[in-house]
Amino acid sequence: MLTKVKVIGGGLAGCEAAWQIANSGIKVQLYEMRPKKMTPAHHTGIFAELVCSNSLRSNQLENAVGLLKEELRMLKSLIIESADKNMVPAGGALAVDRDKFSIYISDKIKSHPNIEIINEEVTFIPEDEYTIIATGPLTSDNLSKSIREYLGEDYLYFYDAAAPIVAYDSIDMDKAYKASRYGKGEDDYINCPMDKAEYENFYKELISAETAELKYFEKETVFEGCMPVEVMALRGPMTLLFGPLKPVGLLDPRTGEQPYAVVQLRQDNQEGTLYNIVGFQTHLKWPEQKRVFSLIPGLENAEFVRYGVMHRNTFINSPRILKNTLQTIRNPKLMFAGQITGVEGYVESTSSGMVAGINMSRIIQGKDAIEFPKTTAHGSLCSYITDRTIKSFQPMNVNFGIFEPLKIKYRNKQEKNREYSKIALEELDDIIKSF
Ligand SMILES: Cc1cc2nc3c(=O)[nH]c(=O)nc-3n(C[C@H](O)[C@H](O)[C@H](O)COP(=O)(O)OP(=O)(O)OC[C@H]3O[C@@H](n4cnc5c(N)ncnc54)[C@H](O)[C@@H]3O)c2cc1C
Repeated sequence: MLTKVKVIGGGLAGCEAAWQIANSGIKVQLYEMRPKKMTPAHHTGIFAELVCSNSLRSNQLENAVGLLKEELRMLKSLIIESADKNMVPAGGALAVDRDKFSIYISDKIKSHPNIEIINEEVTFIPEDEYTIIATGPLTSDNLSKSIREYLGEDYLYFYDAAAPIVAYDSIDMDKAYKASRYGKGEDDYINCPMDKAEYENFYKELISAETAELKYFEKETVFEGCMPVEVMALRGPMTLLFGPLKPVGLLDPRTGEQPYAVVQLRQDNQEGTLYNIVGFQTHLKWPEQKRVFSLIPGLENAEFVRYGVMHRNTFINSPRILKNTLQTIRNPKLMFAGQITGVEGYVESTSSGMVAGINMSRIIQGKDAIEFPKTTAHGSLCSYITDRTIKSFQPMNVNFGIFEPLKIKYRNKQEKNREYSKIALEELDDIIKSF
């Protein structure tokens, strides 16, 4: 009988995986539950819907996420092909017309002769079949339960949060100053100093501000590392001064003194036009975020490019469950890909779909699955995570340790980064030639 692969989830990872497998001549059944059953974040029944921003972030080789895109292009990614065809102007970033982007992918998937689309929710793991689970951070409850039972205690879930992002040129740099704590490294952070009265006023407004109504999927315990700033504040007036507003080691160059409290902002894009407010993941209503965070000296007229959000993030304990081929240790026919493995981001999810798709095709053709050790998707992906996110986002830890990071730096090391990128792309070229 002809071997078929089941790919569960028609998001970025699932579509990429299905495309790779189908192009190698193998039949794929792609299961997608939308629009019959929606997730709390998706709005359409279209494949590869972008649930939030329309930016796939930097398109430049000087940083890991740009390198990752180039790697995906070399591997003929459907997702990146669509992004390239449907791009909108966004400086050095690859931003897309979100509808055209998803429709292009849907059309390609639907018209592929080797892909059969099955529009239903999968509620259990098909153990004896070649299967890729790519159901994302909002995997349906039924399937989550089945995965948890299959994997036992290794399967976890928690809640994730994102801090607001403001435009750099809207920050009042007459009040804010650049510095790193204790002068370590370069002056990477923008610091907004507060005196005691300013802090007390901010604190009072923060703890009494209106929060957004919790959706049903957000009502359970908040993961400690992603605690909303307003929840942390409720622990007591001093708590923030030992947390996100800690002033130690951040002398104000204008006074030579340590402020009473300091809010830090970290560069959020390579161009340096966006900064996120460090540790300010929040569940406040958006107008309240603008009102309360504009009390921070230097942010009085800040333009909020993105407000803080909180959403569920379902993931598996990848280092204990997966090999770096993305096969499960327990069952080599079963793979996971996408954000459910603990990676986060459109491009990162796509890249793991790519790895899973290539490896699934190889296994079925009787070849060895490829360990993508240093280069390609997970090499640069992992370094990207390590450099930028691992410190602030605990979820990223789950993948750290599986894949050897390429030593690429996210910021301010452009020359060195170009060298690493060159090496990575050459190594990938060798891998592709050996396919
Ligand atoms: C609210 C929110 C906002 C985000 N914002 C951004 C952002 O701005 N930028 C960014 O880079 N990343 C963002 N992310 C992360 C981004 O969603 C992921 O990185 C990426 O979409 C994950 O791709 P994926 O293929 O793993 O999952 P998804 O794209 O979520 O795809 C999973 C698919 O599986 C389907 N599915 C789920 N369960 C089942 C089932 N049992 N049976 C059949 N189908 C099922 C879902 O309907 C969905 O279509 C955000 C995530 C969330 C939740």
